[in-house]
Amino acid sequence: MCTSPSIQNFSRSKFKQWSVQYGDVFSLKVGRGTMIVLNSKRAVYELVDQRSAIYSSRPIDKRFRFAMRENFAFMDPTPVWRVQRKIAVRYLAPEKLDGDLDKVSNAEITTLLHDLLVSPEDFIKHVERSTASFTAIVLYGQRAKSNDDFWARGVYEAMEAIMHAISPGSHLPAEQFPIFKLIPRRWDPSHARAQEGFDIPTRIWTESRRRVELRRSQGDKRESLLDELLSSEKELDPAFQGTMLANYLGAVMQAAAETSALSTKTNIMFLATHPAVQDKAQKEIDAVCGVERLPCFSDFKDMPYINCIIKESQRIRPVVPTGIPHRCTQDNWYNGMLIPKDATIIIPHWALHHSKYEDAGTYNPDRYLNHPNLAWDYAGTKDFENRDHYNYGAGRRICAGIQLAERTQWRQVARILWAFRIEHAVDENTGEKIEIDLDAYEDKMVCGPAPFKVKFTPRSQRHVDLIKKEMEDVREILRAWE
Ligand code: HEM
Repeated sequence: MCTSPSIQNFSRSKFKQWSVQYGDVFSLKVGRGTMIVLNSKRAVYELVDQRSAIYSSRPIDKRFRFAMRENFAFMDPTPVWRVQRKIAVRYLAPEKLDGDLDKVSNAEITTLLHDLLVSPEDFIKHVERSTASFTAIVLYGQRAKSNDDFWARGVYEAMEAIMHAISPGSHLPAEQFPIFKLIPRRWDPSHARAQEGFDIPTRIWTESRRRVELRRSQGDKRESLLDELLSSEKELDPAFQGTMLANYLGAVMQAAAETSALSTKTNIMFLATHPAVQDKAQKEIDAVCGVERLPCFSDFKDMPYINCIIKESQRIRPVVPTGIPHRCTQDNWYNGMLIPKDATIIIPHWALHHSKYEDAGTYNPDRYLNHPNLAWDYAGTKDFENRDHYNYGAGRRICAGIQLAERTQWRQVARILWAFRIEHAVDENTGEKIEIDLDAYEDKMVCGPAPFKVKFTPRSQRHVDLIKKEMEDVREILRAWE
């Protein structure tokens, strides 16, 4: 047990360092609060998975809760949370995603490839547009034609306001050190940030709902989650009163779009710096698709290496490095250790992914050759030592969009690799290659690589021609969502 570290120190690698010093499961006293860190596959399984009835609440942090009060990802497991989560999980189930939505997702990724042909230097914007647009189709029945489009921009604006309000260091730990509560509001800018963390997303998601209602009032009803909820008058349910329906959809949109885009950026960054991995993946893709067609998710079993690439990027650079904290709601014992009621439970994704491998810092997708399934199949099973990674959390709060997230990343990586070689960008003036710093990551709760440059080179003219032809073919599919 170690006591009183600074709250600022809870970075990804600190948890690994402390676990070497204090053991895989250790507690931190932060003022009068207790934080339990579970840097152990067994402990995550035995506590968060198996005792999920008491390990599924979120920490009591008034500022955090104030900003996130209508976001079900941060609610305690109340009846409202249960209703909202159930609807999301049902709507994002594999049957739906592999049915009609499959061709829409492919169409958005074909658009991504086309954008990469036209302006490869803007690849980050293209990835962001593509993921936001597909998520907006699923949730709102609306797509983003460009980066400036409301349906692409909104989610990133909302996320920025939220990250400002809740990321480590954004507010004083008043729950742990009550003395901070005495600081007048006007001297503590975190109050205003928390207010904006609620107001800005609420404004964006209320406007989203207004736009969908306007479309529907003109007789254009579509297949989307919001369309379905509006048709079934879910609004009358206590889970959706006032601004809650708008913020519910917004919460899913926020959880979905940026996380998926950040993952793809990490994949691009590691692929650019590991040409041998591209060689291996492209050999596999070429054997299945040749230059006759683009990869589809139905190729999943025939292209196992793409899945390995995705798992390895999630292991080496998890999108939520310190996890989204849980809270346990009863005193309970674990291996002789009292875990007190209301302790914050940390599943330290980055530390878990970097503690158990001798070569944890080496990017090596081959380590997943014996993990041929999607992440969901390894989560929560008795065979916890064989779990692939913790990128999506654990227990009852495990990512509600895990099936969609896995499919989007698979399609994006498979199709990008089918089409392009990704290489270091070259400095126009010096002719030297521009180095990529694989450790330059943002310091936020949900984070991705700092801006970096790469070069996308189409693999052949036949690849270019097929992308252009497919783009023509999918325009009609996409127009239905504009
Ligand atoms: C690579 C992409 C993604 C990553 C890394 C990711 C990661 C996570 C993590 C770590 C959590 C918290 C789990 C916990 O508390 O233990 C979470 C929760 C959640 N995610 Fe994801 N996610 C991704 C994509 C998505 C997508 C595409 C959607 C929806 C379409 C989504 C919807 C949600 C929701 C609604 C929650 C809250 C669940 C709850 O609190 O009950 N996520 N995600």
